[in-house]
Amino acid sequence: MLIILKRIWRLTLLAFSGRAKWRGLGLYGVVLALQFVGVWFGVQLINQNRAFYDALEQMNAPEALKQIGVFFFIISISASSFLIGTWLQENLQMMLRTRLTELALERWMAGRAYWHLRAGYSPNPVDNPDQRIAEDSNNFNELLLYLTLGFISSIVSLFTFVAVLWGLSDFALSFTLFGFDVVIPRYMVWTAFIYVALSTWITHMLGGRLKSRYFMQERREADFRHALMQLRENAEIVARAGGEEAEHRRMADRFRAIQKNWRMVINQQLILGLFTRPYNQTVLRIPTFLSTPAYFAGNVTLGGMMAMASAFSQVTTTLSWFIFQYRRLAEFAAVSERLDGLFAATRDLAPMPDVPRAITHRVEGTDLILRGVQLFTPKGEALRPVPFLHLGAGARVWICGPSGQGKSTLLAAISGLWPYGAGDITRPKGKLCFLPQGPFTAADSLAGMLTYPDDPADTDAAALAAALTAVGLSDRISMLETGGAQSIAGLSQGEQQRIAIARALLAQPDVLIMDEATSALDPVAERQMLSMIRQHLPQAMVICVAHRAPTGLDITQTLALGEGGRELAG
Ligand SMILES: Nc1ncnc2c1ncn2[C@@H]1O[C@H](COP(=O)(O)OP(=O)(O)OP(=O)(O)O)[C@@H](O)[C@H]1O
Repeated sequence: MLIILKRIWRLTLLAFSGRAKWRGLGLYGVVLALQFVGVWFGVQLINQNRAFYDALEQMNAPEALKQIGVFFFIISISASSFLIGTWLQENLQMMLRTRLTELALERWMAGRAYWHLRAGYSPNPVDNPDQRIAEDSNNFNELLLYLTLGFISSIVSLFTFVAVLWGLSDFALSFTLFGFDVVIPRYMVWTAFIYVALSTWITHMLGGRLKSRYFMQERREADFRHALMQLRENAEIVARAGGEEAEHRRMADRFRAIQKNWRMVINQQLILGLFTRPYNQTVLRIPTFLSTPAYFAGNVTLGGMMAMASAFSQVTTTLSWFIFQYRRLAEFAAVSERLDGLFAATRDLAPMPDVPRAITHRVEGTDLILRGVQLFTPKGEALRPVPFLHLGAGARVWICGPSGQGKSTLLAAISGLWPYGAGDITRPKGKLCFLPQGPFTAADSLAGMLTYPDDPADTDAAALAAALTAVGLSDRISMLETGGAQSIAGLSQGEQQRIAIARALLAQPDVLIMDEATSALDPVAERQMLSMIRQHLPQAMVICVAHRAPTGLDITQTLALGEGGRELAG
């Protein structure tokens, strides 16, 4: 329980941090004050209720009519204050969500947490970060406001309505038990407390395990969504492999996991509902039934009885806040756990334990120097030692070697991304451009893909068109502003690689790193593209990983990784 509260507290401090902190706290105060106004109107309604029924009992028509007017007056003002409060609360919710989302995104990008915290790369991988950032930071704020405001105003209501009930129920319950005369003064007040304490305990017993079930449900929903997303991203591969059945099976498995957990959730909800549903329905009637002995004994008027019934139900309603909010409280705990988990993981990007992390990485001068480099996989397996390499400005190296020897890992180490290994890496200063096998398709437009990660607005359309023409894709010039996926729809793998090459031409980097970036092109086109790179970027150092010799690039050096790895003269 303490752990849950600490998590909530940490997240609350984050949500109420930054520039809008005081505005946020101020708004919270106003919303809370409006809730207190609502409690005050509740008391006025009890008084009105009493006066109205007393007027009925006394057959006082003008007074009853007056009380009807009072009723509508109170309702219209309290409704307005309620609506204004809700509107302000929703504004505050967006404000807090904005802050928390900003922070979550900041942390997710800082230190490349999104890269480190993947399964297989980190001892504490973060599952479904998209759900945590997009949904949980919204749900957290909604529940935070709803539950804390509800809780505080319930406490205030409780004291207020207990005082009202205390004042109204100044009569005792007398009966004989085992020959003893028992007198319970103000029994309506005590009954309310005992009634709710008992109910709360039963609710907790019946619904205790729901929290972990809700948590699991969210996770399974996210896994299912993720599988569907993967199908969308790999539509081409699945369709060509005729993988519909396998995909269907995978989706069905994930959906079955949802169903299984859902069944447990609803069974537990049913058990909880067996108690809470009748409880909800009886809570408004019980006080009337309980006060009938006092009414028949002449201790209380009809108006007094009705007012007492209202006060009693207000007391029990506020006391039973915990029962009514049980599901939300469980959800709140689950959401906080996920969101706090994300922040905790990003605070400390813990590396894999017991794997060496002794690479000295420098960015200086104009040369690339690899000295005594030995890389490891995140599991701690040593890759082939990397031979000594010294590349001067404008040099072009081909890194080759059998699959799985660590070529891509070496590129990641040169970029400063790969933490596992030992040795010295000195990389030249200046702009670095990395070309993977495919283009970056998540950009919002083709122009965005061509200039990634720079802002497309900073490059003029003529330059973009020239780059597309240079790589033989002039027919896509008209689609520069079209959405990412749509603008490359129908392009072959080789054509997609041409887009990535156009990006390198536009970037004019000092160091160009290519990882199988021309693997899908035919040898003639590959030679053409590579010689164009050489001509357009004559000063750039090019580091090229490829299985076949990058003819056209006019390589100056070759680095062979793997059995008998050695640096060869170009
Ligand atoms: N996160 C990881 N967890 C476990 N092993 C990993 C991880 N990342 C890389 N490896 C392993 O490190 C080795 C080198 O991988 P890398 O991708 O660098 O090879 P490569 O030489 O580029 O292969 P290819 O030519 O097939 O692209 C492989 O055996 C790979 O399985």
